[in-house]
Amino acid sequence: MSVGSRFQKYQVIINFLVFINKVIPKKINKLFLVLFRNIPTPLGVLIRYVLLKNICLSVGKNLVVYEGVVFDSPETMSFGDNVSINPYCYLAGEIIIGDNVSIAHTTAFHSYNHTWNNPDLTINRNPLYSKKIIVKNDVWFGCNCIILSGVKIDNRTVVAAGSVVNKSLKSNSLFAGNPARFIKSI
Ligand SMILES: CC(=O)SCCNC(=O)CCNC(=O)[C@H](O)C(C)(C)COP(=O)(O)OP(=O)(O)OC[C@H]1O[C@@H](n2cnc3c(N)ncnc32)[C@H](O)[C@@H]1OP(=O)(O)O
Repeated sequence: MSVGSRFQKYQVIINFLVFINKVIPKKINKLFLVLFRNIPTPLGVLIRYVLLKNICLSVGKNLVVYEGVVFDSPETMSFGDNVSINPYCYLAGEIIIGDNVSIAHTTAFHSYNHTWNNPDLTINRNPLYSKKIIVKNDVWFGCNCIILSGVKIDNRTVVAAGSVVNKSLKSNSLFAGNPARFIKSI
């Protein structure tokens, strides 16, 4: 049985755990998310689901987060239904993900960039800024992709393994490469 279908079977219990967990402040839940990051098995998936439900802007049904996934600022993220995030992905900043999105291993989303406008400061002392990443519905990211700030990825898109996405991607298409280029309609 897949983790997603087990989720459906135990939905009532899961909702109860989410409800109980609401008494714990967001900050503590964020700390727990780090502590429970590397727990494998469906138990780890369940713990991370309950924590993220109470940290993120919104989380739909069946968010499956495998071990080793790093969330930097999860309180600025939102996930739809049936989203899976495979091991060792990295998500940072303002990220809005729709329904039925599959993110394969070691893919990274970065909504932050450094500025370098103040020449009296080193680049790492110049402020960061964030531009929201938006992923619509029915999108598959192959492993080891990098998604950069401000891009919007439209419905039913495939992003091939190892792609670097620096511009928005249109729907019903396969994109691949660095930078990700249109390959074909799907
Ligand atoms: C949760 C999970 O998802 S776990 C599974 C994780 N799996 C992966 O990450 C694998 C991801 N798979 C890929 O990237 C595959 O290459 C796919 C699915 C995109 C291939 O799709 P296909 O429709 O078979 O495309 P096909 O292999 O015919 O390639 C079409 C063109 O795109 C290019 N292309 C395909 N994949 C890539 C890639 N990753 N990077 C660069 N170019 C690529 C091909 O070289 C080809 O170019 P050409 O026409 O100039 O020869």
